Amino acid sequence: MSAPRQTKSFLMSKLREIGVEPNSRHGQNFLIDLNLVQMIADSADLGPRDVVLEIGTGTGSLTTLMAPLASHVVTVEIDGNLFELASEQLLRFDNVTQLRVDALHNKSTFAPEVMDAVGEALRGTPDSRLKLVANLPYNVATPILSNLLLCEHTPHSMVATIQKEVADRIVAEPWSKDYGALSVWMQSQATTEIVRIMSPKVFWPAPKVESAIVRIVVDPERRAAIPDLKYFQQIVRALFLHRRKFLRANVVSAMKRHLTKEQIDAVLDEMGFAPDTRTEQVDILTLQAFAEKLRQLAPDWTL
Ligand SMILES: C[S@@+](CC[C@H](N)C(=O)[O-])C[C@H]1O[C@@H](n2cnc3c(N)ncnc32)[C@H](O)[C@@H]1O
Repeated sequence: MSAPRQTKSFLMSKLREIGVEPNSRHGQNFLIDLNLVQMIADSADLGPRDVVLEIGTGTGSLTTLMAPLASHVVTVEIDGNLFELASEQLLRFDNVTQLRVDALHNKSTFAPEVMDAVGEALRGTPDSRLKLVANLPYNVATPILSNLLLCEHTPHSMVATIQKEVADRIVAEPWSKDYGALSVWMQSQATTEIVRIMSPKVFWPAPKVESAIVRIVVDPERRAAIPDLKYFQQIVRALFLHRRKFLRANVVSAMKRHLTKEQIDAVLDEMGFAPDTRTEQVDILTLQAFAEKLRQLAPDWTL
């Protein structure tokens, strides 16, 4: 492996040159150990079929490693100064599309420019696959990973650096404190693993919390077993909304305008849930079956 090159002093001088102070609002914590940047790229196992979506170009260090491996890289940066800085590095690649935009249009949808650029790159690559690979800005890491599973271009996989606390929730199992809507949403459609835990020291500026590289590989069969992904995402959110309440209370409160208590009790009985069952005790396949029964009874329900 190559020695770390993106040092703190290199980054500080580059950013000072263009008058930029890292902005915590935009999650600007740069990886200063290039071995770890390399590890993110390696964990994505990139090849000529792969179209990469990177959110958060930063200085372009990860982009530069990925461009020679992939068919195309669409890299998105919100900060105009960083966009300019990275374009000096990235000009030499004819397979990199750099976008200067907020990747998220709102909490639940990507900016249309991002999806358009991804669509174009996918169409231009034979037998293409979409992979998200990024050192994500932490303030938007969860919506980015969650929303990509609902967008028009289904990813093959996602490899991302995120807060360890979010990574723990993604891989959590039933009965654990971290098991929740995010675990169910991700694991119902993908295999999930933590590849590496990272100390705050490998970033500049150092964030307050530990980070992790997470790898999420979509399983098309699992996805196909969920008839309405949007409905499933929302119902799972509703079932975990009040962790201290029993499952029944969460369903009654979410569905009050759509189903009577008698209808809800009938479904709970059919599923064999005890009156004191809590959502965090229910495994993913059972939650899927339960959500589908609710959808059959109340197809127009939304959160
Ligand atoms: C954690 S840094 C990663 C930078 C670089 N990839 C690296 O590894 O050093 C996150 C980057 O995402 C950018 N960013 C933050 N919010 C964004 C958003 N909503 N859309 C696009 N980029 C964003 C920040 O400006 C920052 O450059």
